[in-house]
Amino acid sequence: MKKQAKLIVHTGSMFSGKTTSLWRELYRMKIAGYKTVAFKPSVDSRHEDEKIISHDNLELDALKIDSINDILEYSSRNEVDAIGIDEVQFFPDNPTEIVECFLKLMKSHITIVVSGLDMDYKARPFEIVKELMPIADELIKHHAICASCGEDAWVSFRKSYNEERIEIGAQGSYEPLCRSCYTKKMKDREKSKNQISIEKYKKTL
Ligand SMILES: Nc1ncnc2c1ncn2[C@@H]1O[C@H](COP(=O)(O)OP(=O)(O)O)[C@@H](O)[C@H]1O
Ligand SMILES: Cc1cn([C@H]2C[C@H](O)[C@@H](COP(=O)(O)O)O2)c(=O)[nH]c1=O
Ligand SMILES: [Zn+2]
Repeated sequence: MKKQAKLIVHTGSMFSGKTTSLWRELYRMKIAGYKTVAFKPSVDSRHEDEKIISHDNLELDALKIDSINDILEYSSRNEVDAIGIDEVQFFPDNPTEIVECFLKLMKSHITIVVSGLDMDYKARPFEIVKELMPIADELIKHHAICASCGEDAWVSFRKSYNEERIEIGAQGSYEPLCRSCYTKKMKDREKSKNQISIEKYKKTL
Protein backbone atom coordinates (compact mmCIF):
# COMPACT_ATOMS: atom_id res chain seq x y z
CA MET A 1 0.00 0.00 0.00
CA LYS A 2 1.19 3.54 -0.79
CA LYS A 3 2.36 5.69 2.14
CA GLN A 4 -0.16 8.24 3.43
CA ALA A 5 0.65 11.73 2.17
CA LYS A 6 1.40 14.54 4.62
CA LEU A 7 1.27 18.32 4.59
CA ILE A 8 4.33 19.74 6.33
CA VAL A 9 4.51 23.51 6.88
CA HIS A 10 7.69 25.40 7.77
CA THR A 11 6.97 28.97 8.75
CA GLY A 12 8.43 31.93 10.67
CA SER A 13 10.22 35.17 9.90
CA MET A 14 12.95 35.72 7.34
CA PHE A 15 16.33 34.06 8.16
CA SER A 16 14.62 31.60 10.53
CA GLY A 17 15.69 28.51 8.58
CA LYS A 18 12.53 27.72 6.57
CA THR A 19 14.34 27.15 3.27
CA THR A 20 17.14 25.20 4.98
CA SER A 21 14.49 22.93 6.51
CA LEU A 22 12.73 22.49 3.16
CA TRP A 23 16.09 21.56 1.64
CA ARG A 24 16.83 19.05 4.43
CA GLU A 25 13.37 17.50 4.26
CA LEU A 26 13.55 16.92 0.48
CA TYR A 27 17.12 15.66 0.76
CA ARG A 28 16.05 13.04 3.32
CA MET A 29 13.07 12.02 1.21
CA LYS A 30 15.33 11.53 -1.81
CA ILE A 31 17.52 9.21 0.29
CA ALA A 32 14.37 7.33 1.28
CA GLY A 33 13.70 6.75 -2.42
CA TYR A 34 10.93 9.32 -2.94
CA LYS A 35 10.62 11.02 -6.31
CA THR A 36 10.81 14.67 -5.28
CA VAL A 37 10.43 17.96 -7.08
CA ALA A 38 10.61 21.55 -5.81
CA PHE A 39 8.71 24.61 -7.01
CA LYS A 40 9.09 28.34 -6.49
CA PRO A 41 6.84 31.27 -7.47
CA SER A 42 7.95 33.17 -10.57
CA VAL A 43 7.68 36.48 -8.68
CA ASP A 44 10.69 35.47 -6.55
CA SER A 45 13.46 37.01 -8.64
CA ARG A 46 16.13 36.83 -5.91
CA HIS A 47 18.10 34.00 -7.50
CA GLU A 48 18.56 32.36 -10.87
CA ASP A 49 15.43 30.81 -12.33
CA GLU A 50 15.90 27.11 -11.71
CA LYS A 51 17.12 27.18 -8.10
CA ILE A 52 15.95 27.76 -4.56
CA ILE A 53 18.89 29.09 -2.54
CA SER A 54 18.85 29.49 1.24
CA HIS A 55 20.58 32.36 3.07
CA ASP A 56 23.19 29.68 3.89
CA ASN A 57 23.67 29.03 0.16
CA LEU A 58 22.14 25.56 0.18
CA GLU A 59 20.84 24.95 -3.34
CA LEU A 60 17.84 23.02 -4.55
CA ASP A 61 16.83 22.59 -8.20
CA ALA A 62 13.37 24.03 -8.64
CA LEU A 63 10.74 24.72 -11.26
CA LYS A 64 9.55 28.29 -11.46
CA ILE A 65 5.76 28.48 -11.71
CA ASP A 66 3.13 31.23 -11.97
CA SER A 67 0.30 29.43 -10.22
CA ILE A 68 -0.16 26.57 -7.77
CA ASN A 69 -2.31 24.89 -10.43
CA ASP A 70 0.87 24.32 -12.45
CA ILE A 71 1.79 21.71 -9.80
CA LEU A 72 -1.40 19.73 -10.54
CA GLU A 73 -0.56 19.90 -14.23
CA TYR A 74 3.02 18.74 -13.53
CA SER A 75 1.97 15.85 -11.29
CA SER A 76 -0.57 14.62 -13.85
CA ARG A 77 2.28 14.19 -16.36
CA ASN A 78 5.11 13.02 -14.06
CA GLU A 79 5.54 10.43 -11.35
CA VAL A 80 6.09 12.25 -8.05
CA ASP A 81 5.92 11.23 -4.37
CA ALA A 82 6.80 14.49 -2.62
CA ILE A 83 6.89 18.12 -3.60
CA GLY A 84 8.55 21.12 -1.97
CA ILE A 85 7.25 24.67 -2.34
CA ASP A 86 9.26 27.72 -1.30
CA GLU A 87 7.85 31.22 -0.61
CA VAL A 88 4.25 29.98 -0.69
CA GLN A 89 3.04 33.46 0.39
CA PHE A 90 3.93 34.82 -3.06
CA PHE A 91 1.47 32.78 -5.12
CA PRO A 92 -1.28 34.98 -6.57
CA ASP A 93 -3.90 32.22 -6.26
CA ASN A 94 -6.70 32.52 -3.80
CA PRO A 95 -5.92 30.63 -0.55
CA THR A 96 -9.01 28.39 -0.87
CA GLU A 97 -7.85 27.33 -4.33
CA ILE A 98 -4.37 26.55 -3.00
CA VAL A 99 -5.81 24.43 -0.19
CA GLU A 100 -8.03 22.53 -2.68
CA CYS A 101 -5.03 21.91 -4.89
CA PHE A 102 -3.01 20.58 -1.92
CA LEU A 103 -5.87 18.27 -0.88
CA LYS A 104 -6.04 16.88 -4.44
CA LEU A 105 -2.29 16.25 -4.46
CA MET A 106 -2.47 14.48 -1.10
CA LYS A 107 -5.34 12.32 -2.37
CA SER A 108 -2.89 11.21 -5.06
CA HIS A 109 -0.46 10.22 -2.26
CA ILE A 110 1.83 13.20 -2.80
CA THR A 111 3.46 14.65 0.33
CA ILE A 112 3.77 18.43 0.36
CA VAL A 113 6.49 20.36 2.17
CA VAL A 114 5.81 24.08 2.25
CA SER A 115 8.00 26.98 3.32
CA GLY A 116 6.53 30.44 3.75
CA LEU A 117 6.47 33.60 5.83
CA ASP A 118 3.77 33.75 8.49
CA MET A 119 3.75 37.56 8.57
CA ASP A 120 4.70 40.50 6.40
CA TYR A 121 6.85 43.47 7.46
CA LYS A 122 3.84 45.06 9.18
CA ALA A 123 3.25 41.87 11.21
CA ARG A 124 0.07 41.13 9.22
CA PRO A 125 -0.47 37.41 8.58
CA PHE A 126 -0.03 36.06 5.07
CA GLU A 127 -3.47 34.56 4.34
CA ILE A 128 -2.28 31.33 2.73
CA VAL A 129 -0.04 30.41 5.67
CA LYS A 130 -2.91 31.20 8.05
CA GLU A 131 -5.09 28.74 6.09
CA LEU A 132 -2.46 26.01 5.99
CA MET A 133 -1.53 26.07 9.68
CA PRO A 134 -4.56 24.21 11.11
CA ILE A 135 -4.71 21.57 8.36
CA ALA A 136 -0.99 20.74 8.43
CA ASP A 137 0.12 17.31 9.65
CA GLU A 138 3.32 18.92 10.85
CA LEU A 139 3.69 22.62 11.58
CA ILE A 140 7.07 24.05 12.47
CA LYS A 141 7.46 27.69 13.50
CA HIS A 142 11.09 28.68 13.14
CA HIS A 143 12.86 31.61 14.78
CA ALA A 144 15.78 33.67 13.56
CA ILE A 145 17.95 35.59 16.02
CA CYS A 146 16.82 39.16 16.72
CA ALA A 147 19.29 41.43 14.93
CA SER A 148 19.05 43.99 17.79
CA CYS A 149 19.16 41.98 21.02
CA GLY A 150 19.89 38.31 20.25
CA GLU A 151 16.55 36.95 21.55
CA ASP A 152 14.34 34.79 19.33
CA ALA A 153 13.07 36.90 16.44
CA TRP A 154 9.32 37.22 15.81
CA VAL A 155 8.95 39.20 12.60
CA SER A 156 10.85 40.61 9.61
CA PHE A 157 11.54 44.36 9.84
CA ARG A 158 11.76 46.16 6.49
CA LYS A 159 14.55 48.71 6.37
CA SER A 160 13.07 50.74 3.51
CA TYR A 161 9.96 52.94 3.70
CA ASN A 162 8.31 51.10 0.76
CA GLU A 163 4.70 50.29 1.67
CA GLU A 164 4.09 47.65 -1.05
CA ARG A 165 3.40 44.25 0.49
CA ILE A 166 5.89 42.50 -1.78
CA GLU A 167 9.48 43.66 -1.94
CA ILE A 168 11.97 40.95 -2.84
CA GLY A 169 15.16 41.18 -0.79
CA ALA A 170 17.51 39.75 1.82
CA GLN A 171 19.92 41.13 4.47
CA GLY A 172 20.20 44.52 2.77
CA SER A 173 16.45 45.09 2.92
CA TYR A 174 15.19 43.22 6.01
CA GLU A 175 16.25 42.20 9.50
CA PRO A 176 14.59 39.75 11.89
CA LEU A 177 13.53 41.32 15.20
CA CYS A 178 11.92 40.13 18.43
CA ARG A 179 8.55 41.57 19.42
CA SER A 180 9.94 44.26 21.72
CA CYS A 181 12.75 45.44 19.39
CA TYR A 182 10.24 45.52 16.51
CA THR A 183 7.72 47.58 18.51
CA LYS A 184 10.44 50.03 19.53
CA LYS A 185 11.81 50.39 15.98
CA MET A 186 8.33 50.94 14.53
CA LYS A 187 7.61 53.63 17.16
CA ASP A 188 10.93 55.37 16.41
CA ARG A 189 10.11 55.22 12.73
CA GLU A 190 6.68 56.83 13.29
CA LYS A 191 8.32 59.57 15.38
CA SER A 192 10.90 60.33 12.67
CA LYS A 193 8.13 60.32 9.98
CA ASN A 194 6.15 62.86 12.03
CA GLN A 195 9.27 64.97 12.54
CA ILE A 196 9.90 65.02 8.78
CA SER A 197 6.27 66.12 8.16
CA ILE A 198 6.59 68.93 10.75
CA GLU A 199 9.85 70.13 9.14
CA LYS A 200 8.21 70.08 5.69
CA TYR A 201 5.18 72.00 7.01
CA LYS A 202 7.41 74.62 8.68
CA LYS A 203 9.11 75.23 5.32
CA THR A 204 5.75 76.09 3.71
CA LEU A 205 5.04 78.84 6.31
N1 LIG B 1 19.57 37.00 12.36
C1 LIG B 1 19.71 35.75 11.92
N2 LIG B 1 19.23 34.71 12.64
C2 LIG B 1 19.39 33.44 12.22
N3 LIG B 1 20.00 33.11 11.05
C3 LIG B 1 20.47 34.09 10.28
C4 LIG B 1 20.36 35.46 10.67
N4 LIG B 1 20.92 36.22 9.70
C5 LIG B 1 21.36 35.37 8.75
N5 LIG B 1 21.09 34.09 9.07
C6 LIG B 1 21.39 32.92 8.24
O1 LIG B 1 20.19 32.49 7.65
C7 LIG B 1 20.17 31.06 7.64
C8 LIG B 1 18.76 30.56 7.42
O2 LIG B 1 18.46 30.78 6.06
P1 LIG B 1 17.15 30.23 5.38
O3 LIG B 1 16.96 28.79 5.65
O4 LIG B 1 17.25 30.65 3.93
O5 LIG B 1 16.02 31.07 6.13
P2 LIG B 1 14.57 31.53 5.67
O6 LIG B 1 14.15 30.67 4.49
O7 LIG B 1 13.70 31.31 6.86
O8 LIG B 1 14.69 32.97 5.29
C9 LIG B 1 20.81 30.72 8.96
O9 LIG B 1 21.31 29.38 9.00
C10 LIG B 1 21.94 31.74 9.06
O10 LIG B 1 23.10 31.30 8.40
C1 LIG C 1 8.61 40.38 5.35
C2 LIG C 1 8.43 40.45 3.87
C3 LIG C 1 9.30 39.79 3.02
N1 LIG C 1 9.14 39.87 1.68
C4 LIG C 1 10.06 39.14 0.79
C5 LIG C 1 11.53 39.32 1.03
C6 LIG C 1 12.12 38.01 0.53
O1 LIG C 1 12.31 38.15 -0.89
C7 LIG C 1 11.00 37.01 0.82
C8 LIG C 1 11.22 36.17 2.05
O2 LIG C 1 12.31 35.30 1.89
P1 LIG C 1 12.86 34.34 3.06
O3 LIG C 1 13.29 33.11 2.32
O4 LIG C 1 11.76 34.09 4.02
O5 LIG C 1 14.02 35.04 3.69
O6 LIG C 1 9.83 37.76 0.99
C9 LIG C 1 8.09 40.60 1.14
O7 LIG C 1 7.92 40.65 -0.09
N2 LIG C 1 7.24 41.25 1.97
C10 LIG C 1 7.35 41.21 3.30
O8 LIG C 1 6.53 41.85 4.01
ZN1 LIG D 1 15.22 42.00 20.16
